[in-house]
Amino acid sequence: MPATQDRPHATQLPSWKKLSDQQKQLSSKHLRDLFAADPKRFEKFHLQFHDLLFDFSKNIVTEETLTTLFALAREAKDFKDYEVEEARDAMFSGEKINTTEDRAVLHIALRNLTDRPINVDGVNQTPEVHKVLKQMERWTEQIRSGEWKGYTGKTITDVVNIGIGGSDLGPVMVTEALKSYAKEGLRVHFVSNIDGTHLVEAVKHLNAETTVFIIASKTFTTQETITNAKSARTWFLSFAKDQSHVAKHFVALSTNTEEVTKFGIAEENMFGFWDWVGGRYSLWSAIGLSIAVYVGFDKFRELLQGAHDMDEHFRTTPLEKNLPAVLGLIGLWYNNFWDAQTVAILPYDQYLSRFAAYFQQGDMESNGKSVTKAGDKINDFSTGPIIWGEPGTNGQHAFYQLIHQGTKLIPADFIAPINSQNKDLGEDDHHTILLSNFFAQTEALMKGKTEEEARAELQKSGLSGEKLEKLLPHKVFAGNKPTNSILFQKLEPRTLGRLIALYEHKIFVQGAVWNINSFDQWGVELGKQLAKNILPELTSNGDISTHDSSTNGLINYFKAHYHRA
Ligand SMILES: O=P(O)(O)OC[C@H]1O[C@H](O)[C@@H](O)[C@@H](O)[C@@H]1O
Repeated sequence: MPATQDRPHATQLPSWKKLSDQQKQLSSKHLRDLFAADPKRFEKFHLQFHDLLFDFSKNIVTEETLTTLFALAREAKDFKDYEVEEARDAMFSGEKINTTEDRAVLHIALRNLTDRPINVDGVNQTPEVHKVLKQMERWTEQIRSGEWKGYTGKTITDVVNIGIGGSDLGPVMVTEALKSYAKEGLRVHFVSNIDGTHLVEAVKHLNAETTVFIIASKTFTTQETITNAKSARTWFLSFAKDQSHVAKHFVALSTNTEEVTKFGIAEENMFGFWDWVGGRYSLWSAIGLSIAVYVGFDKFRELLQGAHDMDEHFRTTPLEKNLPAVLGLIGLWYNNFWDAQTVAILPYDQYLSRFAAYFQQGDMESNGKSVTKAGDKINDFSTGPIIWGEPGTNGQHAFYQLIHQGTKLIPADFIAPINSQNKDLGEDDHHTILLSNFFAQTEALMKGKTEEEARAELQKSGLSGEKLEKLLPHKVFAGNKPTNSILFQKLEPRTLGRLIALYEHKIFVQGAVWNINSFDQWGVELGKQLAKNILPELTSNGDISTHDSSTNGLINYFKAHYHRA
């Protein structure tokens, strides 16, 4: 049904009001009581999808809460009158749901390994997607087999991906996650920061004869990437001397053929993608070339397959049994009704050490918005959460103190493999120790420790009287801290694909209820514009007076002390 004006804000929906009332009732309850009242809580509040087990029973929710959250998702309409499931269908069918950029949102098409047509403006995109995958497969095999030679005829040993944001974070996260599948003798490196240090340190020990640079940039105009790419070319030519050798050592991943060829990379060494691939959703596209070359194309295909599994689940499953929908709506519950500002993502898997960092962009660039799709200012509810986290058990020895005993409510997602890739290390079984920490933390966060329990413990340790009373409040844990637990069999490419797509679609669900555009990112522009104005000022003569006194003061102090060479 076409509609021109914006819909009511989520806060005006009947279910929003109900959720607000339910929150008030639940705020006097403790998770411990919810568990005590219902021995079937785990059975009721978990879902399974292939090898993923998603336990959401340690959340401050009842069946009524969940029913109302699903109702909210069905009431929330965007300006096209789509509720969440319809908005999802619109994405899958290639509609231009990224309205401010007038683009379709089709990362799901990148992992559609079937022949199902997906049309944009009446043109089926599937054949083009498969064509680029073939090109990636060919190149990957040439590098891995040693068929592709450097300018002195040597086999390639090092691949450096130069990109930033979505053209960096996905490949960084996935190559780390799938490290155990890497080909021996082939290393990947990532350079993103414009800080010259990043490039210098990355190439320091590399041999130009055996190094290939992948220049990854959707737009091919990103200042950091193009500057780094130019300096990498200078570094390379300082050894190779001859410009014609660049062809064997530089390839590009981009949607912008003109800029790629202008840079000096031949079209045949370019791997294309399309404007309907958002940067933060692009690891499945040509941007994943460093992943494919590192773990092999078969494994890359399995990764895509895993994401496709989750796409199909998301597309066809009713909200009540739909993992991304449940994850998204529970997140929204804390974000909007419990004033939680953040979500901690805590993988108990060292291979997932960049998972939270990856979804910092994924979630915060997608849902860090404060106008609705129709441009209406949002001042009555909160949108995207702050995402952060580190792998367990490191986090336990760093910031968990605040989660346990601080004054903020921090919902957390605990993620772990049941089986480790690395076993038989010696006397102790690392993995059971790791997982015992996972289970203990989620239990401790839920249950806490009451004053009576703390008192009994202190007494047992021989403390009494004033000393005990003084220490007692510090030993109490309020508990009632919500967590999701996600267990999977093993960190295989297909599982990783499912896991990433789960979080991608979770972001979608929240954005749809809030009626915001999760697929543009205008917020990154202002800083870029100002940096462009400031750059010439840093090398001009004399003091600067065009800014506020702080910015002027900082620039002039910098100029007074800066030495370029
Ligand atoms: O791939 P590109 O075009 O270099 O963009 C890199 C990054 O630039 C900006 O920060 C944003 O638009 C990101 O979404 C994007 O991932």
